[in-house]
Amino acid sequence: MAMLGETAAIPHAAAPRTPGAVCYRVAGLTKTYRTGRRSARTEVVANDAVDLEIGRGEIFGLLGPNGAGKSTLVRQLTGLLRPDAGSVELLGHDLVRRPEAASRLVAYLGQDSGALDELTVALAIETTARLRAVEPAAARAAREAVVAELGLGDLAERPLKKLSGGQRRLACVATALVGDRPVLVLDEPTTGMDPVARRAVWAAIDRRRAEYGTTVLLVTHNVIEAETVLDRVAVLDEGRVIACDTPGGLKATVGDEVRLDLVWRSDPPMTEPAVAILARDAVRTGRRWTTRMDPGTARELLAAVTSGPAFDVLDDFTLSTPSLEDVYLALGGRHEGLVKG
Ligand SMILES: Nc1ncnc2c1ncn2[C@@H]1O[C@H](COP(=O)(O)OP(=O)(O)OP(=O)(O)O)[C@@H](O)[C@H]1O
Repeated sequence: MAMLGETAAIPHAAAPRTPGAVCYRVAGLTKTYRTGRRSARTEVVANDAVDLEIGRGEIFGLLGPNGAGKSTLVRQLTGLLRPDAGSVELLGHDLVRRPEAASRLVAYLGQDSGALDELTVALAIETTARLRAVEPAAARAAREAVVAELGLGDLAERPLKKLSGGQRRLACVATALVGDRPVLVLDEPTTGMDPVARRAVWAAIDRRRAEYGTTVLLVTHNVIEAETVLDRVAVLDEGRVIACDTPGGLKATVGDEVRLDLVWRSDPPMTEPAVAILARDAVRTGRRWTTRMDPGTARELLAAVTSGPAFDVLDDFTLSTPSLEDVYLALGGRHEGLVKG
């Protein structure tokens, strides 16, 4: 039985943070999209008076369901989208008045890779380094280093457009990492990647913060993995920040309940008292039953279903402490979870 699925273990280095030094200061940030003509005009408030402060050298996560306003927020924090109201200060620069300041300070990885698709992986990385004013010899050295760090050696001479989705994403992460920008803004960096690639990305992010004090703003749906590298997390819902704290601080808000997941091979015996209790309380998704309860009860029920006749039809089980996904649901999120379906 696989207890942790394919989740990759992530090293976590100590942060050489500058206490009190601010990287981003965001206040009252508001953005409304207006589409359609006058008679059929629709408005979507994508960001609604967002306040945030991100410290230098912090790895800061933005979590929230699809459409919560995460990409809209990071595009304003990288000077690519102008807010309707509010302020964004990046390392002392006013990004609303001078958005171009971001282009010297931030390496931004958006959700698309379009512009680089014609280049080989090696050329895309080296060209990006040169565009960031790295000298030719240093750009080649940086290319070699990041190719080795992310395990891209076999793909280096292939054009991005001929790679798989996960391989292309990994190459794009490599382009974000060259040039030693003090701020990395990464919008779902590990989308489509296999566990080995994801692990390499989380390690590379953590290493930059540890060695260079890089500030990292991370949008991700991969909450279980991401929470091991994140210092603090803001949870966004319908354009608003509904919580902001350390992963531990957020998880403390859901108390000490644990989550018990059971996956049945076929119908479990309802005559078993433990199965009957679980059947009453569980949220069912196909053959999976999920329940939350105090640790003592969870241990008793798990012991019962893993020893009696229920065990014959039990395919898999997981007992876990609250995750950031549980925090989101406890905060009143309207959606099934943070993980993209
Ligand atoms: N260019 C646009 N024009 C109109 N509406 C938009 C535009 N871009 C985003 N939206 C809307 O704004 C809201 C926030 O979108 P945004 O892409 O910021 O969410 P997100 O949290 O990044 O979502 P996802 O997790 O799916 O990437 C959504 O309702 C979306 O439909």
